Amino acid sequence: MNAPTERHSLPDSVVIVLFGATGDLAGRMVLPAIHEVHSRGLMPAHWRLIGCAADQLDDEGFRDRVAASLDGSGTGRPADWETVRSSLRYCGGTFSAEDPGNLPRTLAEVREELVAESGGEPLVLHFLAVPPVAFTPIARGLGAHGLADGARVVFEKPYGTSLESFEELDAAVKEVLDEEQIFRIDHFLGKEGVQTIYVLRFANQLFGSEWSRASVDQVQIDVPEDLDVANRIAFYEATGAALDMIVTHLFQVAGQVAMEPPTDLRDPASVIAAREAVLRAFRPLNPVEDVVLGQFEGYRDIEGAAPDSTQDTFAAVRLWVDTERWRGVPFLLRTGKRMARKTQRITLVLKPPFGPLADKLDAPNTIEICFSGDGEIQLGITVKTPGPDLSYSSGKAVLELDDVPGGDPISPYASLIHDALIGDRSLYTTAEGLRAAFAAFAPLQGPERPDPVPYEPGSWGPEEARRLAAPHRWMLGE
Ligand SMILES: NC(=O)C1=CN([C@@H]2O[C@H](COP(=O)(O)OP(=O)(O)OC[C@H]3O[C@@H](n4cnc5c(N)ncnc54)[C@H](OP(=O)(O)O)[C@@H]3O)[C@@H](O)[C@H]2O)C=CC1
Ligand SMILES: O=C1O[C@H](COP(=O)(O)O)[C@@H](O)[C@H](O)[C@H]1O
Repeated sequence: MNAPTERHSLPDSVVIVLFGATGDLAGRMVLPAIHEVHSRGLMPAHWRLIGCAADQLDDEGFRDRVAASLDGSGTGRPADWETVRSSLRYCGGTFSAEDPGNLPRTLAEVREELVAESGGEPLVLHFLAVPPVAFTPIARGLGAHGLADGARVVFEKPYGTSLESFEELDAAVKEVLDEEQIFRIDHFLGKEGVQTIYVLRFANQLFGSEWSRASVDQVQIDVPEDLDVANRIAFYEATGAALDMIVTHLFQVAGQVAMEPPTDLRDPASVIAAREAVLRAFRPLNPVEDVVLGQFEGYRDIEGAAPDSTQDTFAAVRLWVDTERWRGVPFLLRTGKRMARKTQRITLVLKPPFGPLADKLDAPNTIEICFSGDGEIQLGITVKTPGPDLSYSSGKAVLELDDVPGGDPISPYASLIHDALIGDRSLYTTAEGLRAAFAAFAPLQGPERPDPVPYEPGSWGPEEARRLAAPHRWMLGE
């Protein structure tokens, strides 16, 4: 999240049109994030939110639902709830190119109110928290009814499920919107721990000087989850772990780790260019040598799963980044459901030292960035074991980001929504970047895709994945 700059500043007023306002994502993530942006004073002075979905609710019915979502999400309602409540409107029914329903009228009314309050035209931010099949019809509807002009549009993931479907979707969306109007969300890029990578690296010679193949043996980006998939089985049967997590989230995190220094961290174009350049350097995956897929035992017994399903619930891949900085350094990405624990961590495993202690140490030095929750930096170092003898102990030096003086961690969705409000796309994926990510992932969607290996629920996944991390091991566990 960048601070507003001259080029990126908060508008005086905004209308957020939330498509999919009655859905799970809207209730659990988007509405609480809008509350957070508002409560932190990061919203424009004058704002309204129009919820859209098929259900025929009136404004009061929608306001009650938002209250219930906020209560249920743990954030509670904002201190000025009665004012916020009156900023919420609802527009039920259909919306498409053929049938605009009530949205143009509702939006015109709200616009008029905001012009009267603030004296200027409001920004219109459409947020598409809807299934991907609705992206194109809604985009076409926005175009057909004149609701796209000057607007910004946030698209949820997945924005495409293959290189081909991505190209098809993007071409349809671009008939209506320019790239600068499109905000493709990947909430991993909004996490505090992921955003801190730049600063850790570029503000500290200690890290910046080590950030290359000269010092790094391998990079691990590890996102095990203990979650089940029973409540999302239809989505999971259609998607699987690799497509759900690797191509979208973990490739983008790898891009943040591997990019060359942007010329200006406050200039989104320069940050985006650096990330896109490194994504283009991702070598297409080799499914035979560099990928292990897994499926937890019992998955096929879940109601809704095919009895012979070959869907993956675990994926470990070895990615090669063909830049001079990272030549020969494997980027190991791992994720899965029903694994031993839930955490999210980047580990740079450093080469062993030269000199008298070469070959004498049990554990490599590590630079670790934990990006779950508020984020944490850990350094794996070796010291003399305190005592009379000369022996060595490995330990961790830890900095929790919420302990940083003046720090007040922001949630990923709130951070990204604020960026969309100020027009900063640095932490949003671009067409060029996603195209490169899908191209690198494509071999895993072809005939060489390996069959998933069974693994025990509560474990670290199939043992086969160990070979990818050799000569080291998966640092979180295996
Ligand atoms: N839930 C989550 O944790 C996450 C979800 N996402 C993404 O967010 C998006 C929404 O997911 P989620 O909220 O879980 O889904 P839900 O099924 O819970 O909600 C979908 C919402 O979209 C509306 N909707 C459904 N079909 C259409 C359509 N064809 N046209 C217009 N509106 C439609 C629904 O209302 P109605 O049908 O009544 O109009 C509902 O309000 C998806 O793209 C998903 O991949 C991403 C990350 C996490
Ligand atoms: O997008 C997704 O992300 C979640 C993990 O999100 P987080 O907020 O816990 O970091 C993942 O469980 C889900 O499968 C995926 O669709």
